[in-house]
Parts: sequence; structure tokens; C-alpha cells
Amino acid sequence: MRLGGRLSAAIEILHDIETRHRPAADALRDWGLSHRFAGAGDRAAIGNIVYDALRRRRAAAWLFDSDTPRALAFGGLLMESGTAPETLNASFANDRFAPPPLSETELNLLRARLGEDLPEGARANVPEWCEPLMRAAFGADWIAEAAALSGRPPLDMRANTLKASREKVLAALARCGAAASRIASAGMRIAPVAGDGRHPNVQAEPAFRKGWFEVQDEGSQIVTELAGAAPGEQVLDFCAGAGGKTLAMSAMMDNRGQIHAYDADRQRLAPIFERLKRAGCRNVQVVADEERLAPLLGRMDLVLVDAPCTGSGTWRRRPDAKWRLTRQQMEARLAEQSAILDAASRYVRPGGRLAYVTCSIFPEENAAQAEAFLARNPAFRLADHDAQWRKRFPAHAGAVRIDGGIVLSPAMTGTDGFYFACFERGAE
Ligand SMILES: C[S@@+](CC[C@H](N)C(=O)[O-])C[C@H]1O[C@@H](n2cnc3c(N)ncnc32)[C@H](O)[C@@H]1O
Repeated sequence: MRLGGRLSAAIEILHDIETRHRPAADALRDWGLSHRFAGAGDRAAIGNIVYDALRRRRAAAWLFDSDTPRALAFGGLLMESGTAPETLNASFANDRFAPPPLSETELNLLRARLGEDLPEGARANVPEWCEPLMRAAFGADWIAEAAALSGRPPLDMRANTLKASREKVLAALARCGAAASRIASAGMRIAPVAGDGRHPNVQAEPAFRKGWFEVQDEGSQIVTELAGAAPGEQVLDFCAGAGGKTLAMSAMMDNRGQIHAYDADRQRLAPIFERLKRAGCRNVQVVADEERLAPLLGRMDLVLVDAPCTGSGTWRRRPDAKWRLTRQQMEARLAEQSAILDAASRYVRPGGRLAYVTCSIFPEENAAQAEAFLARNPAFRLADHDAQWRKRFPAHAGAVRIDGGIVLSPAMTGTDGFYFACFERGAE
């Protein structure tokens, strides 16, 4: 397919996402299934146009004074590629699958707007109602932080040290362009794709099938390292889901001690069994019924709450979720977070710790939850996060924002946005 055909496909898929309120990944997959002639390269290029349009939706809409799928697709492509509008039009010549070229009116508007500074909202590319939340999180840096959340993400992996060192995995992945990541101790990174490229399918690599590594954002690896599960400890992973952090903790514990991996939603836990087997984790017990946690009350060295949240820190990877999120949904997550924190805290032994994690950058889900938890639960006190960060990552002192706990973000740490807070239960 030529660029024009790919752009037409992206417009069709954006239309599907907008009108049927579908997740972008589902709309792309369905398009691929009904257009089998399109090769992997075409599908990747179309996916890039769709995701770029969604990541920079407000800027694209401002460029065209319109938020139709056509405006978003053209706008995202022009901004990401830096192509001149006239050059794009010229590339449609003799391409019967190309969309109608940019009209004179559109060209005139673009000529004016591409030379102007984008207004704040368009530079930030977040929904209007989220702007005060971003300001509260990052103060004067909020636009730069929001803009970094609108970029393309890298592909991050974690070497599974139960089976292989990072050096060994990097050697096995040499042709994929992976390098050691900056902060996480077992992290590896493949840079964001450029142009119409795509990341290699690392899960098809023999090293993946042998369990030598997992795909996991570096931010997720960092917060798990901060939680600090140690060999021999008793750990409860209270929101284990598919087990991303369970697996990482098992490796940190060198398979010694015990992790109890619980999730309120059985379906979410389903993939964990296969993952544990492949990764060679032998110190994990999966628990699907809350009643079965009763013997653990007051006995855990560490309880990890990887809470359900708005996911605002992951908008680079799931830009469609950015525009679907509502204040009501956020309120629902806030209520869940405080209830889960209270429930999970009951399992911490005197002298033990409770780690709270979200993949959100909004203070209401983060520092405000931490503060409210401490006010409700005087047996706990906030850990010294600055000291904790410096101890764990001495080469990166000052790389993060301390807001009650620790804030990570694409602009500060080059990772997804995450929050980590640790509460220590007093010894009795
Ligand atoms: C952020 S996800 C967990 C991701 C997982 N820890 C990982 O690293 O792959 C949040 C999880 O919390 C679970 N959850 C929601 N409400 C819960 C509750 N009341 N108790 C325990 N888990 C809950 C959800 O089912 C979901 O799997």
C-alpha cells in the first residue's frame, strides 16, 4: 500500500473508534482481519497514523479547526512526519486509494497554523477537564509533562534474573536493537519507532519463550524495585492481575519466601498461571478467593496494592483511553482505591510495609490518597521516599518528584507515569 491508501485506512479506523466507541486496538485488529491483503508493514504504518492522531488529537483538531477522523489523521501525520501539506498532496498522485487531497481552504488554514505557536491546550493534548489535574501535578511544567505523554512510547522489557542475566538477554536480542535501560536494574529498552516503522515482535523470540524476559514498562519495574520485596519475605500482591509485578517480585526474591497473588477479578488472574510457569517462579501462590487470605491477616512483611486507576500515566500507549476518561470514572476509581488500601492494610504485620502504586499522574489518585489513608490509619506512617529513592537508584538522585510518595513520568524518567508510596506499620 502507498501512503494515501494507508491514510484512508487510518481515517476509516478512526471513524470506527469514534462512532462505535471502540478501543483502538480492537478497531485495528478488526480492520486487519477484514483486509487480509494488507501486510504487517502496512498494518504497522496504519496503526502509527491512528495512534499518532489519538495522541495529538487536540493539536490536530486545532490545525484543521475540525475534529473529524480525516482532520485527526491528516493532522497527526503532518505533525509527526513534518511533511509539508503540499508534499503530502503530491504523494497522492495516481493513488486511487488515497483520500481526497487537502483542499485550497484546508491548505490555506494549514499554512497559517503550521507557522503559529500552538495554543496551550493543543500543545498539552489532554482533555480540557484534565488540565487542572495536570497543573496540580506538575505546576509550571504541566504542558511539557502533558506533551511528553503524547509521544510515541519505547518497548520496555525486564530481564528475568531467575533465568538469565540482562547481558545474556541483550546478547540474545542483539538484532532487535535493545539496550540496557537507564534506571531499572534489569530493564532493557527498544527506542520508540520512527516514521512508519514498527517494534520487533519480541514475544516471538526464543529467549521470550524460554522465559528469559518479560515485556514491562520501565516505570512498572522501578516501582516494583522500590517496593523492595526481599528473599525470604512473606508478600501479598493484593491486585495481582496478570502478574506483571508478581513476576518481578519473584525474581527480586530469588524464588525464596512466598508471594500470595490475589485479585478480586478471577478473569484478570487467568494469564498468571502460564506466565509463572514460563518465568520459572516457584514461590507464588495464586489466590482467587478473598476468604482464603484470612490466615495472612497481620502477618505480611509487604503488601503491594497496584491499584485500579485512571491509567493517565499510560496515555502514550493507550491514547484512546485519554479521550474516553470521564470525571465520573475517576471518582469511581478514587472510591475503589481508598477501600482497597484499607482492606489490604489489614494484612501488614507490625513493623511491615504497605506499598501503594498507581499508573496515574493525578494527585487525587496519588498524594491525596496517601494522605487520606494515613489520616484514617494512624498505625501507619509515611516512609522517607527521598531517602528510599536515593538508596535504590543513587545515580538518579533528583530525577523524580516527591509528592508524599514518588512520581515518575515520561518527561522526568522516560517511563510511563507512575506513583509509588510506602506506608510503614509501627511495631507493636
Ligand atoms: C493495575 S491492575 C493490576 C496490574 C498487575 N498488578 C500487573 O502488574 O500486571 C489493578 C487490578 O486491581 C484489581 N482489583 C480491582 N478491585 C479490586 C479489589 N477490590 N481487590 C483486589 N483487586 C482488585 C483489578 O481486577 C485489576 O486486575
